[in-house]
Amino acid sequence: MTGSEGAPALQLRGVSAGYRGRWVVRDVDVTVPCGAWVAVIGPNGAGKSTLLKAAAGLVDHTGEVLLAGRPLGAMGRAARARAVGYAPQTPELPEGITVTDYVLFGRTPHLGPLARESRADLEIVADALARLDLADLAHRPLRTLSGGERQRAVLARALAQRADLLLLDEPTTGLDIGHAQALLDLVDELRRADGTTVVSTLHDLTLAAQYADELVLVDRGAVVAAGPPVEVLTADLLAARYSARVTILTTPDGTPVVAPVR
Ligand SMILES: Nc1ncnc2c1ncn2[C@@H]1O[C@H](COP(=O)(O)OP(=O)(O)OP(=O)(O)O)[C@@H](O)[C@H]1O
Repeated sequence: MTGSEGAPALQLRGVSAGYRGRWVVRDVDVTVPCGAWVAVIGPNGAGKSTLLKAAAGLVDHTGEVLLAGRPLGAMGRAARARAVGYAPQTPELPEGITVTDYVLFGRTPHLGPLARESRADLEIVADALARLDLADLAHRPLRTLSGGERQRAVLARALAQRADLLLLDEPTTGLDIGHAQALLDLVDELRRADGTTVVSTLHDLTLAAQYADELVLVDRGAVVAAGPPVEVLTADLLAARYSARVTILTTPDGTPVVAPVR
């Protein structure tokens, strides 16, 4: 079943979310158009990860979460997993499996009743591994990977899901600058080639400005600013929300660069 024609990829309407009845995100409205990249930024503990988990249906929440116009609550587990690929910030990595097996989990929502992967599933997994520069590690036990390699394996699993909406929680944590750029370039390529919609949290505000069309600044569980990077990344706003001393530089193409000031 497809979503409503022309509906945004993701809509949060009056969403409050949290843990054991304590809301840590309150009354949030966010609309993400199809094919857009929205970066959720904000200080530690602001509620960024919780917001992503609410969009994936992984935490208690009230309000409306719509995926391509369809209420998340009305979708079964498999339909949800086909619609949303979620890469957590600190994933639980199972013991005793190879990188390939782990990335194959991304195909689980697509498997038929016999739950056997097809040649097409294996090709999709091989493609995700190759794109993330993991082909040489395909048969290594997952637990033996370095931090950055694991991070890429987690993204490979989300990519193998081939969902229309990717929710990426701090996808560049632990990656060196080259691998961080390669990973974000790859996500951007997917977005352009397949029309995938991306919502990511990102602590690196300069990278967020370079890759996202729109930034959503969350502080203490509420959206306090949203818009194009040039509008959100102002020294005053960052001082107020992060208690940070920064100056905003601009690259020749007009993208803001957030530079800390001692
Ligand atoms: N599983 C949980 N149980 C209870 N409280 C939680 C849980 N996960 C997060 N919290 C609390 O919810 C609040 C928001 O956390 P969240 O992880 O969403 O913030 P964040 O903006 O992603 O932070 P960071 O930038 O540090 O990753 C914090 O106060 C945190 O302690």
